[in-house]
This record gives sequence, structure tokens and C-alpha cells, in this order.
Amino acid sequence: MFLCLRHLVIRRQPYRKFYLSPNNFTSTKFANFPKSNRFQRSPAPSPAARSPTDGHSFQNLSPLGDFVSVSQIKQKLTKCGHIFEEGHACLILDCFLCGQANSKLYINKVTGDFICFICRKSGVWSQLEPHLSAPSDSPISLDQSIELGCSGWYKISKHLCPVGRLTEEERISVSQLLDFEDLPWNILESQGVMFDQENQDLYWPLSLPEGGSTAGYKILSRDLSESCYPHTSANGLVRLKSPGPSKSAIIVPSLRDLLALSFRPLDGTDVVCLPHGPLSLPPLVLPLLEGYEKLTFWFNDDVTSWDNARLFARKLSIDRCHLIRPSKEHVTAFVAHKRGMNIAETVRNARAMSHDSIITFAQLREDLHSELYSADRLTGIKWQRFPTLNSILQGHRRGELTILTGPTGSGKTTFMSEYSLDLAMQKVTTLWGSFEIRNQRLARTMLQQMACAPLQHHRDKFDEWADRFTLLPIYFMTFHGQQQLETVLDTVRHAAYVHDVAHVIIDNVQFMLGMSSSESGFLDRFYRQDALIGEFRNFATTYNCHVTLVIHPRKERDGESLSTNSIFGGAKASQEADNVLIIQHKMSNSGLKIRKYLQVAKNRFSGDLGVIPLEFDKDSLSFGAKNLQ
Ligand SMILES: Nc1ncnc2c1ncn2[C@@H]1O[C@H](COP(=O)(O)OP(=O)(O)OP(=O)(O)O)[C@@H](O)[C@H]1O
Repeated sequence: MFLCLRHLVIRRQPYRKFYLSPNNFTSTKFANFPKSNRFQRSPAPSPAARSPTDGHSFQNLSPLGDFVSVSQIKQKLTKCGHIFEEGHACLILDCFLCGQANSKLYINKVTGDFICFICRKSGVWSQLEPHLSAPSDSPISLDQSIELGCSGWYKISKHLCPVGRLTEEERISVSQLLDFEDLPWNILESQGVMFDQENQDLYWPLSLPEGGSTAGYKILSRDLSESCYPHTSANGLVRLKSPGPSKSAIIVPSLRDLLALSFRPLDGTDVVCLPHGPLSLPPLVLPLLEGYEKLTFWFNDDVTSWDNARLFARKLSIDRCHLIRPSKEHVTAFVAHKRGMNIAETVRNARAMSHDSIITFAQLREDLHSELYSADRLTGIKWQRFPTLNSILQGHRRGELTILTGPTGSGKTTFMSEYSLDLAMQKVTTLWGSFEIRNQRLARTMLQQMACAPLQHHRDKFDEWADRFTLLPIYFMTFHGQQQLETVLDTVRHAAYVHDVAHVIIDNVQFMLGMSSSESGFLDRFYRQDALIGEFRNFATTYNCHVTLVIHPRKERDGESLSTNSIFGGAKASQEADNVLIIQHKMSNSGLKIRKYLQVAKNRFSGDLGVIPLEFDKDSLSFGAKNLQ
């Protein structure tokens, strides 16, 4: 029944291991690898792992294949006589697959995936490699090619009309809906924007370069929210070109920001709106920004925007990225326009995002100042369902490691499901590694928790709820049962690069420790768990991603409370963790009822500890505040 939940399921496939970690970056092998691309090699998901909505991204086009480093790719290209240009995120060469005039082949320097926007051939390095030395007139047929058009488009298009056909009354109504009095209709018309007369949404084509085709649509709804069609695989850009050649661009998260900047175009500077706003920057979008020498992020000052601007800058090559930093006066481009502020000056004041290896306090001061004006950045994203958790932990912050433990069957998975759902509903991109229970069951629990009602009694509502759930940024790994640590780590790193994942949950780590129960096997498991925790700690820091590890307790004696010492393994788990959460049981005074509570046993951020009662509601499978539809 849950097959129709169209979330990407990441399936790890065997491949030749090859790492580009920050630690081995200095080796000669990778000496030429750009600083911004210090990511580890990632695995290729199988074609079977593709979701129907994700058919267009690099990641989903990746079949099985060996991996190579950027230096190996360069060597191979040179050996086969291909002249390439070293771009910021890609290697760029004339597309020998189609040979059409001006067609370019972009090869991602981190993943090795390739794309040509003219012939629309795309895939992974192992697919391209055999064709590098093929004579140019030999027929080339790649296993995978993508059609960047939108197959389901005709279903929507019957309600759409070009904005040029709107009556004056309709235009006034749209301007009011968007709170945009001086909406520049000429721009909307020239960009081919369409209006959905049924839902009153604006459909803005996401364009691709060179062929000028459409990769999907960015939709601005009447409630001012923005989404994409197709939902996750719309990978083009909305771009306002400045007159004349442009070597720089301002990157804004929303269409209203883009329109606001159309009034005072800056010489030689384009304005670009990302398909998924500040939430993710798919690798397919990187080639579209290759031509710019300078990129300036003008995002909001919320914690997700701030964190992701830094992540995106790493993907795009941080050396060319600038940021309009949150300050007391920080407003979005849309608000700046409404207030008649000096846009050119704001853009001029954007600061470079890269620092030299040695910096002074004067440079750090900027960051500290910005941090103070973005309170959320310090304290993290607040849970809607667990207000007491907010008062103890202050919020959910990137780059931290949390350990959740509790007796067998105490509700660790159920609690973590709701805890992560709450965050995902606030746009925290989440990757679930559920080794113990199948994704179908986990998805059912989450859907029930989102709906706050038992699914089996509301079958008629299933489609409505599933549609809502589909929009949440949640990905599931398809692992089940015992897995190799490296296999899981590779998948997690891949997801961090491709999907900008902000929260990874591993439930539970015992499934990466092997099965042995002999004495030496037991010690070995201790050792392996320490290594595992070290690896995930490293990942959390390097990728600025929050990792939550579910770990079984070491011993469970009836009636005895657990402590940080009860976590399975050595002391490494509690030492490395920033937060330790323990689900505890407590017998009521009458001895008839078991009460559960969540104990915050470690909190590195503020040091505050405490307990949160967990009242389980069986209908909604929920511990959190009720009536939160
Ligand atoms: N407080 C609770 N009261 C009653 N039932 C609960 C409670 N919490 C969870 N459950 C139910 O108990 C079952 C087991 O819960 P869950 O899988 O979350 O526990 P767990 O601690 O992760 O288990 P394990 O130790 O096997 O990993 C589920 O069916 C869940 O719906």
C-alpha cells in the first residue's frame, strides 16, 4: 500500500571503493581536486532505486558502476584526445555524444556523472568511459538517457493559460494575492509564466541552457508557498538575464525575490532562483551555474537557509561565493524592494564565504555578528510536538551527534519516527536508515503520526495524507538486516552531497556490528562500535549534518534506570555524543502502570539536563503534543 509514497529510496549497490575524504585530500593523487569538492566518493544507486518523481536527477540515473577520481577522469579524457575545461564543479567538453554545435558535456567532479543538455544524454562515468575512444561516427547508445520534459504535464496544463491572456481584473487579483502591487507583468510574460485558473497558482518554467528547453516548473501558490513540478526532479533554473554578458549572479530562494530584483537590474549580474529554494541544490543544477565567476547568495536569515548557503557554496566552489549575511537590517530581496531600500548597496556589501587558512578576529567578528542576529542558528530548529525538549535541548542543530537508547521494545523507533517527522515537517531534509523494521512499516508509522489518526479507520483519507507526506523531504535507505559500515557510510555521504541531507538516523547501530557472540567476538563488536561512532562523528562534523544513532543498552535489569554508562559498547559512545537521550521506564506508585519518560542525560550545547514524560497515544502512535494536523 505504501508503494505509492513516492519518496526516493536509496539502495546501496556494490562498487569499487574509492575515497576522497578531507583526510586524504593532501595525497598527490588528489592534489588537483578543488578545495570546494572535498567530498568522499559516493555509491551509485541502482535504476531500481529511482522513484517515479526523481527520474531526472544525476543520482537517480546512476546504475551500477565503478568510481574514479577527478584526476583519473582527466587522465582518461586526455588520453582519448578530448580537450576539456576545468569548471568550478564540472569538467566541461564539447559533447562528442551528439556532436551538435555548441553542445557541452558536463562531468561532475565529485560524482563523475555526466549530462549534455542538448542531446539529453546523462548517466554515470562508467557508462561514458567506453565511448571516450569510440570513433565519432560510431553509433553511441547509452543505457540511460533522460527526457527532461514532464510526462504528466498534460494533466495540469488544461487549467493553465499564459499570463498575457489574463484580464485586468485577474491581474489585480493575482497582484493582491502575492502582495506585490507593482508586479512586473512584462517579465512574467517574457518568461512564459502561466496561470492556473483553477488553483490560482503561477507556473514558472525552469529553463535549461543551450537548447532552451523546459526542465519543469516552479510553482508560486496563492498561500505564497513555492514548490516544483515534477516535485523533486525539476532541476532547471529561473533566470533573469541582465542585458549584455554577465559573469556574476545573485541567487535568491523565491520567485518574489527574483521579481523584486528585476526592477533595478545590476550591470552584468543575472538573478537566479533555485528550483528548490534554500532546501536543496541537486547536482544537475551545478552545470547551469558554471559560467559565473561570482555568485552571491541572498537567502533568508532562518537557520536552514543559512546552513544550506554554506553547503551549496561548497558544491559550487566556495571561492566564487559571496553571502549577504543576516544582520539587524537583514530582509529578503522582496522586502528590500517593498521598502525601497538600496539593493545595489546591499549586494555590494555581500562578503566572501571563503576564508584563508589563517584568519583574524576581525574576520570572525562578521560571523559572530550574523550569528547573534539569527538566534535560531545558535539554538537550532524547534520541535512542534516536543516543547519540553526545546526548553532542554534548545533545538535541533546541524553537525551534532545524538544517541538514543532505551530498553528493548520501549518505543525507540516509534519516538525517533515522530521526532524526525516533526523536523522534516519543518523542512529538515532527513535520511532514514531503518535496519530493523522495513521501510513500509516505518513509513506507515510516520504517516499515522503525521495524520494523528489510525490509518485503518480512515482509508478514504489515505491519498490525501499520502500526498501531503510525499512533499516532506524524507529519504529512506533500503538496507535491511546486517550491513557493512562502509557500505552505509558511502550511501550517507552520497545523500549528503546529492540531497543536502541535514539529519541522518541510523536505527540501530547493532546492525553494522556483525553477529558474533563469542567472547572475542564480543570484544570485536565493542571495537567496531567505537570505530562506527568515530566515523559517524566525523561525518556529522565534516558535512555539518546531524546524526542520530539508536543504540541498544548494554544491560537491562528490571526496575533499574539506565544511564549513559548503560549504552552498549565502551565509553566512546557517550563521550563522542553531543546529546544522549534515554527512554526510561518507571513503575507507578501503585505498581500497576509503567510510565515512560525521555531523559536528556547529556547535552553538550547548554548542559541542561532533564526529563520529558512520554504519554503514548495508540491511535496516532504518537508521544508528542496532540491535535497537530
Ligand atoms: N509507550 C508505549 N506504550 C505502548 N506501546 C508502545 C509504546 N511505545 C511504542 N509502542 C509500541 O511498541 C512496539 C515497539 O516499539 P518500537 O519498535 O518503537 O520499540 P523499540 O524500542 O525501537 O524496539 P527494539 O528494542 O526492538 O528496537 C510498537 O508496536 C509501538 O507501536
